[in-house]
Amino acid sequence: MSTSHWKRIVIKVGSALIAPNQQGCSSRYLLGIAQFIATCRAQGCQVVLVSSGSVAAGKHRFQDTAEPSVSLKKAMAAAGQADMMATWDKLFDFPSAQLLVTHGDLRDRERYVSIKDTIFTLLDHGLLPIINENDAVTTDKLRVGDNDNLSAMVAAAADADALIICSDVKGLYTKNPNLHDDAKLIKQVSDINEDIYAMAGGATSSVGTGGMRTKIQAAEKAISHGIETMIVDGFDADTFNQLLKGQNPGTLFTPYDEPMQEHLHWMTHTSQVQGELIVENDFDANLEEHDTQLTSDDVVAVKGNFSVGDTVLVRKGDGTKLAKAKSNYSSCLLHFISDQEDREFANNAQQKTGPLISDKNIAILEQI
Ligand SMILES: Nc1ncnc2c1ncn2[C@@H]1O[C@H](COP(=O)(O)OP(=O)(O)O)[C@@H](O)[C@H]1O
Ligand SMILES: N[C@@H](CCC(=O)OP(=O)(O)O)C(=O)O
Repeated sequence: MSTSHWKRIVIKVGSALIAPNQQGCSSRYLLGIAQFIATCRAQGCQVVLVSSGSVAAGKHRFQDTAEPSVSLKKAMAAAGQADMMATWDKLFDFPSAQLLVTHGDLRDRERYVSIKDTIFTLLDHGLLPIINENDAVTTDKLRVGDNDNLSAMVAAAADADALIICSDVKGLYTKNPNLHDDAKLIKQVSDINEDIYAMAGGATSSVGTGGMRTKIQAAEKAISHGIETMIVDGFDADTFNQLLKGQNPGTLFTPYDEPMQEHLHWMTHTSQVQGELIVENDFDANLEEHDTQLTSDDVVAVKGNFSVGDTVLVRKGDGTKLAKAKSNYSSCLLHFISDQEDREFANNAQQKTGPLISDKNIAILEQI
């Protein structure tokens, strides 16, 4: 790894760094990160910042926050977001811009492309995009839920070379270092497998969301897009000196040699399944090559309510997942076609609408 080779990076900053004592924002730990961002920019590297901390920053404005309800958390986010932005803004001598998104935005291809466009336009004009989830408006159905996964989706959208996740620990340990004295830091991970997930626990601080588990999920998303990913200690100012020297101060996740294409990556990691097309257990066509041949006759059941253009999961009756794909049919139309006793009518209807799923919008899943 070498910072001088990066053209574009995403830096994610966790809540504990923004509001370390939960009495509003503090620039104590942000100064080193801000200097690192300024140095990267001076070296010609574009930077996107994904900043957590709106909830932690807004907490002190409310009473009875020990176990906040969802409504209270949303209100805290609304109260803390402006404070968090203002704290960052004071540390930069270049302009920044706020972008608040939800999973509802990212999984809709049109809005995703629009978000990409805004990020690139801001970068081209020398502004620093500062991105957070729009917590104040999200619901369970709409939220990403943690900024680790959000930062990986942003890194893919920004076509970044690296994703640096700044947390309150040095990196991934063999077990949670806050609970186990004998935990050992893992310097490099080249294969994210079940053993790696087994090491990663949840958050133990009162402000963090997701802990190490969501950071591993984020790393998996990012490296499959060819994005070098690091988890580093944002509390330690030396972290950023080491990064600038090309050293690895935490845990480095090495990217895939052959990254997924952008569209396929979005389909696999960002789009959300709205329904299912269930095929026979002995269905053995290669959907990638023969996707145009998937007809309503292959489909034994349609689950969920979806519209034309929504993402559907194609799976076998025994549960084997075959592909995520964009549906060219609504669930209503598919039910209507399969209910027709007159097969000629059904075939004509299908011939007019074309294949069930589109060959340009399909992600083949490992058979799980
Ligand atoms: N194997 C592990 N290695 C390191 N940290 C771990 C591990 N398992 C769980 N954790 C927890 O993950 C926390 C970091 O995640 P989180 O609290 O969500 O921070 P952030 O706000 O930076 O996202 C650590 O403070 C630690 O308590
Ligand atoms: N969007 C939330 C942060 C969610 C989150 O993932 O927090 P963290 O684990 O501290 O990165 C906020 O701004 O408070």
